[in-house]
Amino acid sequence: MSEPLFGARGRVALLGVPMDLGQSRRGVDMGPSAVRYAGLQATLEDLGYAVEDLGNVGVPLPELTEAGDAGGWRLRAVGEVCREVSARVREVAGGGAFPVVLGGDHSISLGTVSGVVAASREAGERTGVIWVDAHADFNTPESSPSGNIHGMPLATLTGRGHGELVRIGGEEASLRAEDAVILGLRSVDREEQRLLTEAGVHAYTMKEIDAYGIARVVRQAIKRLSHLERVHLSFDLDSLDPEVAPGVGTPVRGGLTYREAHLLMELVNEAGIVTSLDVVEVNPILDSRNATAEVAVELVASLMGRRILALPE
Ligand SMILES: NC(=[NH2+])NCCC[C@H](N)C(=O)O
Ligand SMILES: [Mn+2]
Ligand SMILES: [Mn+2]
Repeated sequence: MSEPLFGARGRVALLGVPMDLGQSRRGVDMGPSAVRYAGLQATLEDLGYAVEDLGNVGVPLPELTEAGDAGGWRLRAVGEVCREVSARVREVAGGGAFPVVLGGDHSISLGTVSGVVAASREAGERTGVIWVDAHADFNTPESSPSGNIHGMPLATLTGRGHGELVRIGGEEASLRAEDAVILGLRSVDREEQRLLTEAGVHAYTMKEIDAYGIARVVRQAIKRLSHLERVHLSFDLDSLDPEVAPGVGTPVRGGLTYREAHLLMELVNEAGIVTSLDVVEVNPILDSRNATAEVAVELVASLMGRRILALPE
């Protein structure tokens, strides 16, 4: 077999969303730059994809806007940015390319997921989500102890949350709770836990991963979503152990090891189910020499088909 032609594996569109408005630690707006700098585009091209970088979606600066109306302003701004992200992602997915969206804090997924869902509905298909995260991000404004929107996107996508944000993708909620699985969970707020259980989102916590091994857990998660035509993978870098990925705003001890995270990505790739991706919460200010962005790029490579043994036959 000869080397794949350029783009033989398909088309990938990169979109950056330098948004830090969903939480209060500064620096996560630099995530898209850090991941690009770590070589994402070249890595994907090396795997045989035709990659187009669509640049960044514009995000207002908190310094220039916040005066007077702190909370309400942020909420509206997150809504506006996510509507724009949603429209861009819908176009990309509708055109048959694989969207890779770079955050930004996890509130950007309101845009990414609603966009891929809109495209899949146009095609008469249903989308599920694999949410890889230390957190459930299933708070509502009432349940959240912090008020931070990045702790709410998964709940919001299932129709629970701020009125301004639940309808980003249109009239209906983007997701059914049973079409989402969480992997790597180890930090859930009290009320959030109740909401999550009531909604019926299936969460695989670190306990299951420790007890049964990442491979078994990932295969089960994949099986749960196998009735769906499309699957979005939302990858929060804080799912990894902070020793592997220190550059995140809300680190939690006891996370995925480097190899567990890779095996997760490799198994998901083998299953061939994922049709879109976002990579969120990379915060270069908190990072150590861009290590977290570099790990992010390596993990994307595993998800997109990099093999340890890949000599042409
Ligand atoms: N995407 C994240 N890193 N989310 C962290 C959320 C932390 C906490 N549960 C909160 O709601 O404030
Ligand atoms: Mn998250
Ligand atoms: Mn998280």
